Amino acid sequence: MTTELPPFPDDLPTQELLVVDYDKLSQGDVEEAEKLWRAATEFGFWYMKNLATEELVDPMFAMGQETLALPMEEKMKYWQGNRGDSFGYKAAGATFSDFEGNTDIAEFVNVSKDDAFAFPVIVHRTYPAPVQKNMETVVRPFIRRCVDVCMTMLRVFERKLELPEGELVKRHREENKSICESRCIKVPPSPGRKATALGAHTDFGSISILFNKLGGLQVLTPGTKDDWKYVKPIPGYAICNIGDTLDFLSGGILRSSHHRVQPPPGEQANYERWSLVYFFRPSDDVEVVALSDKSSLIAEATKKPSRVRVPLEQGVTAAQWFKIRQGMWRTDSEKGIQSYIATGGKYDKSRA
Ligand SMILES: O=C(O)CCC(=O)C(=O)O
Ligand SMILES: [Fe+2]
Repeated sequence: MTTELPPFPDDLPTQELLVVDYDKLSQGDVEEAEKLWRAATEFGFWYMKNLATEELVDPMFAMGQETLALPMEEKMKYWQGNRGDSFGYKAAGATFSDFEGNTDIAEFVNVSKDDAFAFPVIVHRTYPAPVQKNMETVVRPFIRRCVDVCMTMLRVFERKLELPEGELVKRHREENKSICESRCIKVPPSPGRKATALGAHTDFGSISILFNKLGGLQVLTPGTKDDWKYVKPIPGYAICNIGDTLDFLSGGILRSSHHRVQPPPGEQANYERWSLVYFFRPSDDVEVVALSDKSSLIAEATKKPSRVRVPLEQGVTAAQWFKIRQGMWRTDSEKGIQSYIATGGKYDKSRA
């Protein structure tokens, strides 16, 4: 990743986001925790600095590049399948990217936290050779760091939501099976392309941590239908956001915001776009409901009409929720484009 990349154009409107300093947050700094809370409840997106060093991130990109450069036939041996599973390889075109039926142009390789931590023991599956080879030296340390960072944030949310100590933590224990995973994403150079690279969606899990170098990520201004703004990548900063399951558990106090990936802007469109995400999700068997009986703050929040969630069936678990969400935008899902149109790539149509 040493190629000199053109800068993000300076004449494009971008979304300002708060910057949380992880060094301060992890030392218990009260002001930093307040900033995180504000960011997570008002917008659901924020920058985080001092989160991970280049030594942790760059080898993940190198591993992703080596993996996605393999012949298609080899990559397809690790296909994530069409039954709502995520780990393994996702080819471009598996999801809808707009309501006209265009499809995404993003390839991924997803590696399970459970597999990375247990390696060489297989918990879920095996991966292409470049992943296996780097599992202990590259993937595991990256995921280790991301899990620790997410746990620190989760404890802040738990306290601010006035939940009894451990209520969120016990739903995200690393030793329990989950769909937590790292994802390395490649979008090919797309000069002149207007169509979306990865369609509008909310993230399915609790917290996502994103590293990217080129622009293209856009967030929807809350309360609007189509005010999409770029989030400018800042060297050394990660971009974090809240996903659906934390939104549900918190009764909508924490915001899972709608985002998408457009081709990189300006000169940047001539380059491959690489991004890396860690998805922090609840353990598979956690019930995804507002924790109203554990916090009066959450109970109150669920009464506000503007915060009403699409009612989940009682007893829907995090693993089931993931499959439901996958089905909402996969081209091979039973309902096809109808489900993407009906949901707009998010779980709650009533909330922009
Ligand atoms: O590549 C990006 O900037 C964002 C990717 C993303 O939103 C996702 O994989 O859920
Ligand atoms: Fe996302």
